[in-house]
Amino acid sequence: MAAGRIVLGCIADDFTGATDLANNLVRAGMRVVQTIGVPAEPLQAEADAVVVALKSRTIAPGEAVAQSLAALQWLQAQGAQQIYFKYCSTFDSTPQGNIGPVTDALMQALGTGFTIATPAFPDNKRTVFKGYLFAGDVLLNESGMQNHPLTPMTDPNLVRVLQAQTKHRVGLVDHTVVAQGSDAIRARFAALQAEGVGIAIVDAVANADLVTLGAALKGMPLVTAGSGVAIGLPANFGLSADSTAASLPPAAGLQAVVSGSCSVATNGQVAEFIRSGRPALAIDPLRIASGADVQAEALAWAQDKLASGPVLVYSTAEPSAVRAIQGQLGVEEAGAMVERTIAGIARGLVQLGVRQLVVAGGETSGACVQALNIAQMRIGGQIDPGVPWCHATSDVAPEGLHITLKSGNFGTPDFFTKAFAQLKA
Ligand SMILES: Nc1ncnc2c1ncn2[C@@H]1O[C@H](COP(=O)(O)OP(=O)(O)OP(=O)(O)O)[C@@H](O)[C@H]1O
Ligand SMILES: O=C(O)[C@@H](O)C(=O)CO
Repeated sequence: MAAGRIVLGCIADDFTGATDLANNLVRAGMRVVQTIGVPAEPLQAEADAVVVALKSRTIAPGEAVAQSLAALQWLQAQGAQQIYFKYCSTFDSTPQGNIGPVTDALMQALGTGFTIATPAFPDNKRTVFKGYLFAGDVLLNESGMQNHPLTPMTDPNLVRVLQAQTKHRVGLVDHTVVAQGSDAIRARFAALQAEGVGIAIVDAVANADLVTLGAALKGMPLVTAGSGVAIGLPANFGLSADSTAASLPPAAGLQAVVSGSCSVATNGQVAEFIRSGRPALAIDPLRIASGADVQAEALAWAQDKLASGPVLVYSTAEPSAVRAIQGQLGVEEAGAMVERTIAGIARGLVQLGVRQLVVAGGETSGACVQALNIAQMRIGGQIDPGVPWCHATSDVAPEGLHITLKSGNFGTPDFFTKAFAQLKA
C-alpha cells in the first residue's frame, strides 16, 4: 500500500516519552505511528504523524544530535511540515544536555532562527509559571527529581537550565502574555526574535494555555516541548478528536510488570503491588555485578507464578539505596547493567508466554523494546494521562503483544494492576 504524506514529524528522546506524545496526538485526533529508532524504509502506513522514538536523553550530546538529525531527515522525506522535538515534562537532561544541543542542531538543519521550549503537561501536574517548572505543588528541584539516578534536576528555572546548554539566547513568554491569546503570543515571539532571542520558554498552567499556544505555533518549523503542547497542534492541520483512533486487537496471554524506574511514583506503585499480595521479585544490582545469572534466576522464579496472574520484577529502589549502588558501581555502569538485565528478563518473560507487559521507566523501556526487537507500535487507549496501551510484534511474539511504557513519575499508585484490568474491560 502506498503511504500518504505525514504532516507532523516527531522526535522523542526516550521511549516512554514517545508513547506519551503519541497518546496525546491520538487523543487530539491524529493517526499516529510510533517507530523504534529511525526506520530504514519509507513509512508503510497512512498516518498524520510519526513519532520516532530515540534513546538519546542521556547519551553523549554529539551522538544525540546525530541520531536526531537522522530522524529529522527521515521525517522530512515522509512529508513532515512541522517537527516536534519531545523531551521530558520534567525537562530531564544531563548538564551539557541533549535538549540544548539537539534543539540547536534541529534549528540549523531546518534553517529557522526561533523556536519554543515548554515541558508543561498540566494533565500530569507539570506546569510552567514565570519560567519555573513545577511538578505537582512543588518546584521541580523539590519534587524528587533532584534525586534522579541519571538526570538529577536541581534548578527549576528553565531559562537558566536551557541557557547553559544552547548557543541561542533563551527568553520567556510569560503567563501574562499567554493569557491574552494566540495573537499576543505571536507578537511576543516576534518581539523576542527582534531582541535576538532564539528559544522562548513558554508558561502554561492549564490545558487552555496549551490550546492557545498551539494556535500560535501554526507554521513554526520546529516545536520543542513535553507532550502537553501536542494537544493544541492537530487543530492547525484541520484535525479534531476522533474516538476510533485508539482501538487495539483483543488482549491474550500472561501478564507481567518489569520496573527499572526509581522515580517517586514508581516506588509507590511497586509498594502498592507488593501490598496487594501479588508476587514481586527485587533485583539486586550488586549481584548482577558479581556475575550471578540474575536474569535466569528471575525467569525461573516467574515461571510457575505467571499462570496465577501478573508478576513484578523490579530494581526500583529509594534514592539512598540507588546512591549506594552508584557509589560502588558508578552511575552509568549501574544504570546500563540494570537496564540490560531487566531487558533480558522482559524478553524471557515474553518467551514464557507473557503477552501483556508493563514496563516502568524511560531508559528501561528503551532497553526492553530493543531487546524485544520491536520496530513499530500502535497506540491504544490511555491507562493514565501520558500512558497508553500499545500493540506491537516482536520476534518472540510474532502474533503481537500488548505493551505499555510507563514514565517514571506517571500513573496512580495502583497502576500495575489497573493496567491489566483495563485490557480486560
Ligand atoms: N537499584 C538501582 N540502582 C542503581 N540504578 C538503578 C537501579 N534501578 C534502576 N536503575 C537505573 O536507573 C535508571 C532509571 O531510569 P529510567 O529512565 O528507566 O526510569 P525513570 O527515570 O524513572 O523513568 P522516566 O525517564 O520515564 O521518567 C535506569 O538506567 C536504571 O537501570
Ligand atoms: O514527559 C514526560 O514526563 C514523559 O513522557 C517522559 O519523557 C518520561 O521519561
